[in-house]
Amino acid sequence: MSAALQMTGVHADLGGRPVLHDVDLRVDAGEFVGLLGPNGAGKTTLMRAALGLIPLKAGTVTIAGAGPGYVPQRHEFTWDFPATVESAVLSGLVWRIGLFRRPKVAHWQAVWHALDQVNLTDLRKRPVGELSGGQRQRVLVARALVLSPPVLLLDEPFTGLDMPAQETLAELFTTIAAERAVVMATHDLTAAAYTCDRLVLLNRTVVADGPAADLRDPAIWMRTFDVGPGSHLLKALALPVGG
Ligand SMILES: Nc1ncnc2c1ncn2[C@@H]1O[C@H](COP(=O)(O)OP(=O)(O)OP(=O)(O)O)[C@@H](O)[C@H]1O
Repeated sequence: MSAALQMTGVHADLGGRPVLHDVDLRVDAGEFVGLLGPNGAGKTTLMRAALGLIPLKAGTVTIAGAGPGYVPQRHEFTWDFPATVESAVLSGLVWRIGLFRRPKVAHWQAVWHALDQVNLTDLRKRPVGELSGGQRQRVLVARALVLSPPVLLLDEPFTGLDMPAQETLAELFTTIAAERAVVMATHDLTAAAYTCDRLVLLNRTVVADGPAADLRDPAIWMRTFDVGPGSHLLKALALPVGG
């Protein structure tokens, strides 16, 4: 089976400084992968490299089908405009429709299907500015799903959301990952350990990659997060401390 996303030997610099170093990552359809690492580890840069938004210094990125869907961090999106939920989702199709062309019935059908997948059909006529944080996150997911991408990239989707909203989203991502590849960058280590099929620990390069149950060695977490054996992080993950 060919991979939904394959990165091989990827090196990337930003502002003349190396950020990604020899990154290898393969994600198949049906996999929900958590991308974990400290601030500045290169998680967003890895996603931007996968999207073809930054030049690679070396290596290759291969994506199946029409390319990835991307859910940026919520604060990167403008929410104070009067657009409705359905027109915000339609904006995910702009490059396909053309900026000044009228959307066709098929485009609206794709929008409604995406809204149905994220359970926002009832709110489709509401202005996005009136939504809660969790509902806004689902609008962004629908906007990324509207092109039916084989790969969905999620950049810190849980930030600022309460537990019930996080759990609703985590369930949604698990459902989406049943037939697509989903890669989620997150600082929520426990949520990732519970919900993802596989964790990729990143600090400029891939330090470890596997199901949470196989990543029990505290050394790989200490290396990834630059912390010592007394760190709360190890206790929170219930890893053997002080070893
Ligand atoms: N446009 C840029 N020019 C120069 N350096 C940049 C640029 N964008 C990011 N960087 C640097 O690249 C490194 C990786 O950043 P990136 O945003 O990918 O990390 P991250 O793992 O997503 O971090 P966070 O968890 O804080 O979101 C950081 O050291 C950052 O300062």
